[in-house]
Amino acid sequence: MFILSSPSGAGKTTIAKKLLAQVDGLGMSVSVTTRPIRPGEVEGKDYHFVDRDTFSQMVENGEFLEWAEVFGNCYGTPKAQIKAGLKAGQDYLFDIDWQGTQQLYQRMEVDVVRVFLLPPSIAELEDRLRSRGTDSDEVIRSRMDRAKAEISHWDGYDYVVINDDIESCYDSVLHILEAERLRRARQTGLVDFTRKLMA
Ligand SMILES: Nc1nc2c(ncn2[C@@H]2O[C@H](COP(=O)(O)OP(=O)(O)O)[C@@H](O)[C@H]2O)c(=O)[nH]1
Ligand SMILES: Nc1ncnc2c1ncn2[C@@H]1O[C@H](COP(=O)(O)OP(=O)(O)O)[C@@H](O)[C@H]1O
Repeated sequence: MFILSSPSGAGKTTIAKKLLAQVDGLGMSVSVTTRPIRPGEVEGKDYHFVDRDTFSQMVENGEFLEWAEVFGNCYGTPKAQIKAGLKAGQDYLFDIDWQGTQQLYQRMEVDVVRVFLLPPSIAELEDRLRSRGTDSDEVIRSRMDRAKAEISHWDGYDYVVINDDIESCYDSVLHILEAERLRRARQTGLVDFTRKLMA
């Protein structure tokens, strides 16, 4: 469970899309949200877009592995798909906030890797939010107001990567994923493999 978090605009989605395009055996955890769809987003790919009543019903039915209210909208990780995929040996990429990260870590610590992306500066963060062109001035202002509060949770993560140049940021995140996959406890089949070597 490879988690990417950052203040809005710091580059999570960009890095996530590059990882999904280039890394084998990595699926995206597609969240459910009450946030309105943005230009260019696709239902079922970027998010499952639902209304608040549906979201509340899903919470009541215990359908989320974690959920949180972020920037006045609700976001949640559907449980069923993730549990089944993990059981089948699939790795998952999560783009979730610090609240969701805490919930997943408390529940599934050994399977969780937490990566926090930081912008090179607050000014650059705002420039990127504006250049993305997906949010109104009012939404950008409200997200910038919360950026410092989001950033304050950086010390709850295993890795911190400053997203200055996108290619070097991507390389760093990819190397973290590759190294975490090679941790002895995460590799399956080593006992048989080493037993054969030592036979
Ligand atoms: N806890 C939690 N946070 C989520 C989930 N999906 C997205 N988020 C977070 O909600 C925040 C807003 O996401 P979004 O509206 O896509 O804006 P963005 O950060 O500008 O891409 C970001 O911090 C996301 O990481 C989820 O399923 N659970
Ligand atoms: N290192 C970077 N340099 C310049 N622009 C970037 C960089 N990383 C991301 N961006 C741009 O900044 C905007 C926000 O990135 P995005 O991935 O949507 O952030 P998040 O998902 O964290 O909100 C996008 O337009 C993206 O193309």
